[in-house]
Amino acid sequence: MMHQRQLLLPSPSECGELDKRAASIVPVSRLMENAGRAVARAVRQHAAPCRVLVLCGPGNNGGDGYVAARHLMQAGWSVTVAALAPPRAGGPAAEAAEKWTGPVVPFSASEAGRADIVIDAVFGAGQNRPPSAQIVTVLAAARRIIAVDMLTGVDGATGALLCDLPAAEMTVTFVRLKPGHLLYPGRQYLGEVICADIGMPEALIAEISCLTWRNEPGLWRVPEMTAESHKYTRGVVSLCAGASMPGAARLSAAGARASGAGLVRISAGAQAAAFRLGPPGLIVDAEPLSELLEDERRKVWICGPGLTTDEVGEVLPMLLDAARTVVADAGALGWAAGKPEKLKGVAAITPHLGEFTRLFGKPGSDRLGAAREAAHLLGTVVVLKGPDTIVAAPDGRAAINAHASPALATAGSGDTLSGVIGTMLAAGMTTWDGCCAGVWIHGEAGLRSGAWPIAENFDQHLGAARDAAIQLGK
Ligand SMILES: NC(=O)C1=CN([C@@H]2O[C@H](COP(=O)(O)OP(=O)(O)OC[C@H]3O[C@@H](n4cnc5c(N)ncnc54)[C@H](OP(=O)(O)O)[C@@H]3O)[C@@H](O)[C@H]2O)[C@@H](O)CC1
Ligand SMILES: Nc1ncnc2c1ncn2[C@@H]1O[C@H](COP(=O)(O)OP(=O)(O)O)[C@@H](O)[C@H]1O
Ligand SMILES: [K+]
Repeated sequence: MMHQRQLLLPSPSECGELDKRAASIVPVSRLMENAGRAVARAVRQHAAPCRVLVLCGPGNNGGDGYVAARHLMQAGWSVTVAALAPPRAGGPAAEAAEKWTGPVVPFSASEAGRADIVIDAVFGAGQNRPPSAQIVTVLAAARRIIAVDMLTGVDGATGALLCDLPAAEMTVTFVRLKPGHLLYPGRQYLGEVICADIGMPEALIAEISCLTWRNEPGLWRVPEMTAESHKYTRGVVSLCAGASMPGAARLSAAGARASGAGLVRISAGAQAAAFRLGPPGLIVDAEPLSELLEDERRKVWICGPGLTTDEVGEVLPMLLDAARTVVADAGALGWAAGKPEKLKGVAAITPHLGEFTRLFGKPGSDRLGAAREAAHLLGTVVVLKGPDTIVAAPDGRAAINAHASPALATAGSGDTLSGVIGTMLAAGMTTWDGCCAGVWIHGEAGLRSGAWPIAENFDQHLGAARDAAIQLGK
């Protein structure tokens, strides 16, 4: 099992905090030596010997570059170094630069174009503004790029692009991945991302004030089936269905059932006869919602898939008055467009980027920060869906999910997810844990679904996906 601490995603500034604390225990020069050696090792494993140019910036990222250059040269590679600016005098990077005895060439596009591989050690965690046009031109001339820690021009905190960029084919980072390694658009410019151990004491990592994690089993635990399980301990999930879009509610109900709910009931009102033609294991209620809410065992409700905004207006306030645990999606998010405070009291909202924008305005280049702010504003868990789904809690915690497949990008997939999350909450997980687990299990089902699945295909993989989450979380 991955320990929560192994899943931490410190931001560049949190890494700075870590470096400062570490300095009194392990000299930065030793960490830098380990980092540069790890880069050289990764490059040697990745490519056959060739002409390498190392682009070194003035900070410690550049320092890692000088060390990597030395180790590659010692391994017999043809290496040159180009310095953007001299390293800060007296620092560990200056020490590393002094140990470089090989050729130094101008920091130019023609030198970059001559090399078979360019190692980008211009800026890493200290990157605080867009790179100059000169840097962009030099990087653009490279045929193949391997980035040290982070590709110059990608914001390590947000994954935002700070300039036009060529893509790297590999990025070697240290200690832990950073949010920018998982968040788009930056992620698609980083190639394969490798995280090297450089001897940073684990006890120090536990002390940093980081509230961002990679979403993997170990961050949460999914309840198992036991010999004494019965349908109510596995959990009851209820949904509200509407008149015009029955498919969405059915997909959500199917997702809830397939991911292990003990009982799934759909409140269909006047549409009950039509829903009764559906799968026999789905219980369809025709009674008024007020009557259904008298059953206290029906705690968890999914509201929104398949509902118009008018229909949401009829049912969501009743669910909240009855203090139910509500997962609000689709129509419920449209109902609150521009007035997100209408959703106060729901447990979780699951917007895609368009729905998020209609609720809170454009998130800008920092979606992680925007999701956190929205969660804080509403006091609900926000699941901002996409290829890098972000789960943010009102207390500042956030998880980034990289465990997914573009196969999930098919209509109705989000409805399935709302059902899976409903099941996790009905099984007794906290809202944050249940949303994170639901997103991972949905991602795992997508990964297992083969080529070009449709939303209905995910259901047959959700049970195995939940089992995988249980086993990997042990
Ligand atoms: N985490 C770890 O455990 C370890 C980390 N290590 C390595 O250290 C790296 C972080 O090093 P770092 O703090 O010196 O920052 P780095 O990225 O080299 O930037 C240097 C300076 O450049 C400047 N600057 C920034 N952007 C600019 C721009 N666009 N255009 C022009 N200038 C710009 C800015 O200075 P300013 O000009 O603002 O004063 C900034 O301070 C990290 O990525 C990893 O590789 C390992 O060595 C050891 C263990
Ligand atoms: N490129 C992608 N890679 C991984 N997951 C994706 C990708 N695109 C979409 N998804 C996932 O697919 C689901 C789509 O949900 P949503 O946008 O609500 O679609 P719908 O409303 O059609 O059901 C979300 O869980 C999202 O995270
Ligand atoms: K870099």
